[in-house]
Amino acid sequence: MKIGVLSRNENLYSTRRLVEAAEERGHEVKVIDHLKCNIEIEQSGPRLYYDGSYLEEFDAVIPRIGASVTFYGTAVVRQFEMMNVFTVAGSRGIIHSRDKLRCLQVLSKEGIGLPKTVFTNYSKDVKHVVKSAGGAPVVLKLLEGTQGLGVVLAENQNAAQSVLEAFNGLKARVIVQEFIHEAKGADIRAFVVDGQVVGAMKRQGKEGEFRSNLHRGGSSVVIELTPEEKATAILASKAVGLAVAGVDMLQSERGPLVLEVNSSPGLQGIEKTTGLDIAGNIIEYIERNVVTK
Ligand SMILES: Nc1ncnc2c1ncn2[C@@H]1O[C@H](COP(=O)(O)OP(=O)(O)OP(=O)(O)O)[C@@H](O)[C@H]1O
Ligand SMILES: [Mg+2]
Ligand SMILES: [Mg+2]
Repeated sequence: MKIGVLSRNENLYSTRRLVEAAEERGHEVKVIDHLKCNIEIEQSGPRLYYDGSYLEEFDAVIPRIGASVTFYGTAVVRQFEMMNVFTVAGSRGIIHSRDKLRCLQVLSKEGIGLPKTVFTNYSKDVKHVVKSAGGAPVVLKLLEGTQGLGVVLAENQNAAQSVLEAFNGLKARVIVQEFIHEAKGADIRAFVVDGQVVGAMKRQGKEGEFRSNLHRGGSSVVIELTPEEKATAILASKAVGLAVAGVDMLQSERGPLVLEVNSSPGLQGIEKTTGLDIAGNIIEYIERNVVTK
């Protein structure tokens, strides 16, 4: 099979592992920098021009699209879709996952557990917004933040008001969310491939930090998920339309609550924590779905 990994940097752990896992299974792999692809559209069919020639005869692509290049990255993924190339993450799924508000809207329609979340365009009524989100403390989040940046805990009404005003002044869009204190600064990352949880870890924020992101100094351990947690992660990935996804959940008194579904989940944290070959699972998912000519 001929597989393309859409990645801006072939030295990244996730990119290297996907290339390695594909080669181990006898496939031809090429790392393609999606930002260097030209999209060509005409009556005779869609094409992609890259590095001096046209991309041809790819059976599948694995998009690893960074949050800062969602627009161009998903346009390239869509072009591959138009060229009938199998993609591990569809352009629609990536777009759904990128914006926390859109993602939570899609999840709530399926009745999936979530921290109560409020979004407003009318920021003068902070009192009501905070009350609707369960009262202070509340969590404020930039819609397109990652790695825990742009996620703030407002301990009281006044703090919530000043943070909202600051974000609004910067024309940044934020959601206001119920703070789940029982999570105790930890969350669960469930890695879903093809309707199954293939690996899971619990991440704990460093001392005095409510955000558990590894990039913010958190640490991770392997965790055995409950059947309810597994079912929630699988349902969330389906709702968003992603066969491969990193689903982040909080453990709460009312069961697992989904925070977000990531479409290009990092492999380093999950593989190093669990010792599992997650990259191999992704390649095998492609093998099950692509009939080579
Ligand atoms: N409502 C909440 N209640 C308690 N803790 C929360 C809440 N929302 C987020 N957190 C904590 O903050 C962390 C970062 O939040 P979130 O995952 O929404 O942001 P992110 O920046 O998109 O992270 P990622 O890099 O995983 O995409 C979570 O992993 C969790 O530990
Ligand atoms: Mg995220
Ligand atoms: Mg997260």
